[in-house]
Amino acid sequence: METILSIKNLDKKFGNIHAVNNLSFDIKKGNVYGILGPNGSGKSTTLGIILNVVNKTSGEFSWFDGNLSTHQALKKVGAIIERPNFYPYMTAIQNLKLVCKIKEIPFTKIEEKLKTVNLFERRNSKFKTYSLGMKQRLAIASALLNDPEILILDEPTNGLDPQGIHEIRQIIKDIAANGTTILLASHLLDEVEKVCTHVVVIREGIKLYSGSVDEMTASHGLFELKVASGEEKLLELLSDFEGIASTKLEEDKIIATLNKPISAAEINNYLFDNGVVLSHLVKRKPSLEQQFLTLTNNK
Ligand SMILES: Nc1ncnc2c1ncn2[C@@H]1O[C@H](COP(=O)(O)OP(=O)(O)OP(=O)(O)O)[C@@H](O)[C@H]1O
Repeated sequence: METILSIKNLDKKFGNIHAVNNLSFDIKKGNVYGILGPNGSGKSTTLGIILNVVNKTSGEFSWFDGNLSTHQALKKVGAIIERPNFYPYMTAIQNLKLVCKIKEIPFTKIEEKLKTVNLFERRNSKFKTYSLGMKQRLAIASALLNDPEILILDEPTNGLDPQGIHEIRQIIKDIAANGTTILLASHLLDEVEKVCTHVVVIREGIKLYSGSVDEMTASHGLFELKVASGEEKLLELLSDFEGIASTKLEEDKIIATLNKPISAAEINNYLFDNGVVLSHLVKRKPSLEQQFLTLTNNK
């Protein structure tokens, strides 16, 4: 699979703040990557470095297998790393024409890109009349004008209402479905889980995990169990069962975390044979949030 971007041992220090600490990961064509980390973990700094607006302290990054200079490579990149800023008294079309002139690209793509972000109906409205979500969508249309190989977004849904968030996430998925590689930074676990195929988890500039979102969430999972009575016996039986790593009481349910695959039927039979009749049994995959917390707590 073609490599769009390769980052190796990237480091950035601002005085004594180690914003990016020996970070390495690759971006392959066609995937949707999330850089996930809490505020101040170095996401924006990393994006700034690869977009040549922040100087690295050390390490390497190379675009498109190093076949192009960074200047040339960035012509194939669409990025939104700041709040969208357009001329308020100009319409969407007028603003995008201006972007085309500056980037020396023909006007022919404007209509298609406005349709991609569901703004075609509002193409003749002035920018100042747009909602925040519409402004963000116009910024995405603008970043797509040159048909980039990769679209880079920093916190794409920040400040939007739930409807606006939903629209932006859907548009990102549509753009990815058309073959554009995407890299987005987010501090929102559910955003990455909903939108991305791959994730790089960072904290304090250090990579804690990189891989597919599916793999991260597909550890062996957990069971939720309830009994009408005899909770203590249930806990005791669970802790004796090989493959159950831990048990805890969460509200009125017992949560049993697995360290090997166990089916619901297997656990149900075992408990029944030992005199415990469950009133509730559900097998769950851990959410990315649980995985993320496990990862960050371990380090
Ligand atoms: N220009 C700068 N000068 C000094 N310190 C900076 C500068 N830019 C970022 N930092 C520091 O580097 C660290 C990483 O910041 P960065 O903005 O990359 O994190 P982030 O993960 O994008 O967080 P957020 O989501 O809050 O923007 C933080 O401690 C921040 O204060």
